[in-house]
Amino acid sequence: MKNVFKSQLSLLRQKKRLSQEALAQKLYVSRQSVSKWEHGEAEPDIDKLIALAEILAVDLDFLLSGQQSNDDLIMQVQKISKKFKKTVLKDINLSVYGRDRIALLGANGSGKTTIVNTIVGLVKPDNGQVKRFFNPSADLSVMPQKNVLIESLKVREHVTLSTQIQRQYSPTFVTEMIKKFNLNEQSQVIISQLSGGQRRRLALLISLLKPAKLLILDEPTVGMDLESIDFFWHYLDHVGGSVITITHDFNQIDHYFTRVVLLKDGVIAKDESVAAIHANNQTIEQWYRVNNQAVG
Ligand SMILES: Nc1ncnc2c1ncn2[C@@H]1O[C@H](COP(=O)(O)OP(=O)(O)OP(=O)(O)O)[C@@H](O)[C@H]1O
Repeated sequence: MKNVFKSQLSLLRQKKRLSQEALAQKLYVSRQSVSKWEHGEAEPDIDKLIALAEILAVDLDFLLSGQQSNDDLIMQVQKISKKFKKTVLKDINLSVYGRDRIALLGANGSGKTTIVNTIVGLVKPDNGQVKRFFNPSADLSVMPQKNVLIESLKVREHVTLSTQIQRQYSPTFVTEMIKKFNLNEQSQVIISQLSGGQRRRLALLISLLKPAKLLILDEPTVGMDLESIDFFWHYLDHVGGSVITITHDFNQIDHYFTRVVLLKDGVIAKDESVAAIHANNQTIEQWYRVNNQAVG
């Protein structure tokens, strides 16, 4: 347990933005104790473990092993295959649990968007099935790779329309969201006149209007400036539910994700917890470089 636990603790503590000192105070232990746990030099007793799981808002199993239990399963991709001109996906299995933050990785053309489109229902698999333990029309939000914005609307009109469709409409909410996503100055601008980064921010805003059990984002930060990228990852950290994100933004995966899934040659070559990778003293980028070359 020790190896994964120590990284899992450090990862979850940082995600909660707690210092070692602040966590120690909550547990009535010294900062040194927390430091020792995170370095694998000591382990907390069971009472402290239970308290830790509560403070970090995770199951004990997840805290100890980085693995989630089947009770928490929200979706299962079962033996999915898909062929276009050539086979893109071969017998893919993927289980998604509540609170999962999955980074879906793989080279260009490895099939990441195809998996996501299969989950969403935009691509029909040749074989296999997707089992969703939630209501897709209410609990699934998607930000696709390609913009699906209505070009002739103004920004505020589009947000208003989307909130009305999703039964979330109130003028104050629309104003707040536009402000939060830093689109105030563009509120009355026609969408066809927005920059690429502004469009991505608007698409993201729309995908985050309703609380979803599963949020799927396909390369969300492409074309965004640094400030918007920081804003995005920070915002994502506060979203409830599970998240699957296709991203090449390696600097951020270490901080914001709990799981990485590597797609290679049509199969899931690796599916690992970020904590387990950190326990091996690897960053996700190092792990990706090794595995994307070596496996297959
Ligand atoms: N509708 C389609 N018709 C024909 N071929 C397709 C279709 N959609 C995807 N493909 C092919 O399937 C393969 C995987 O595409 P996909 O978009 O899933 O990859 P990806 O991993 O998301 O790539 P990228 O990182 O470049 O976005 C590619 O060779 C692509 O050309």
